[in-house]
Amino acid sequence: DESLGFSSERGDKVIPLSLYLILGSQNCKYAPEFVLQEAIRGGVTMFQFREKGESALPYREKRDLAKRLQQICQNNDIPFIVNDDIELTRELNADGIHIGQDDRPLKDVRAWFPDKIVGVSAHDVGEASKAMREGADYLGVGPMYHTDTKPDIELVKGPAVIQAMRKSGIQIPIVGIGGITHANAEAVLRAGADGIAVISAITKDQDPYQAAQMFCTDKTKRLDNK
Ligand SMILES: Nc1nc(C(F)(F)F)ncc1COP(=O)(O)OP(=O)(O)O
Ligand SMILES: [Mg+2]
Repeated sequence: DESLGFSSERGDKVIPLSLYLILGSQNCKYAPEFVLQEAIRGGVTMFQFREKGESALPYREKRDLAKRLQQICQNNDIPFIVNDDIELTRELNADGIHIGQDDRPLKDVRAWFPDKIVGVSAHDVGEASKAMREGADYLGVGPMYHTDTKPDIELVKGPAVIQAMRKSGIQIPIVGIGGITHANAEAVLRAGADGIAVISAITKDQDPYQAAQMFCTDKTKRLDNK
């Protein structure tokens, strides 16, 4: 969405994937608004609203929470992405949507949202190249490590799957996801990811500002001695 400056001069979108926070009310130790605000202050560059699972809020509360979180993102010029939910994406005019292999097909989603950021989950090279061919703006690749956040996770792949994707010519932005912590984030970036997506490492921390900040300082430290 040009008005928010995500399009580079070449006209394609600039997608700030380096520290991508994902959360819903069910992931948070404190109020989601507080966690998001603090995590942005700590260096989060992109946000996905993911309200999912048996304790997920009913639609009206989900929408109202999404609006409050979207406002925080807009105040900080951070892209606001919705997980799965086509209707919510449209109702809020979100900056983008993230879909998995079992959600609506990318072709349909792209037809509905030609100018929004559309992210796709990919677990292997085949899924990644199909999504790239069909016009995904970025790939969420994982699970990198074991996670308790998503009960229906696929087999843990490790960062090597990102290396394989890069080797096979996947050029579009990739963010690693799944059990990423301060201790194991480096391997994901070294494998060729443009950023890391986190839920619990920030939402379950007693200091979300500190938790976000540690990912950023770690990263810059690593880039210095790369
Ligand atoms: N939500 C996600 N966000 C990302 C992102 F790239 F944004 F980091 N990557 C992967 C997923 C997982 O997406 P999906 O496989 O549909 O499962 P769920 O809908 O339960 O999240
Ligand atoms: Mg999904």
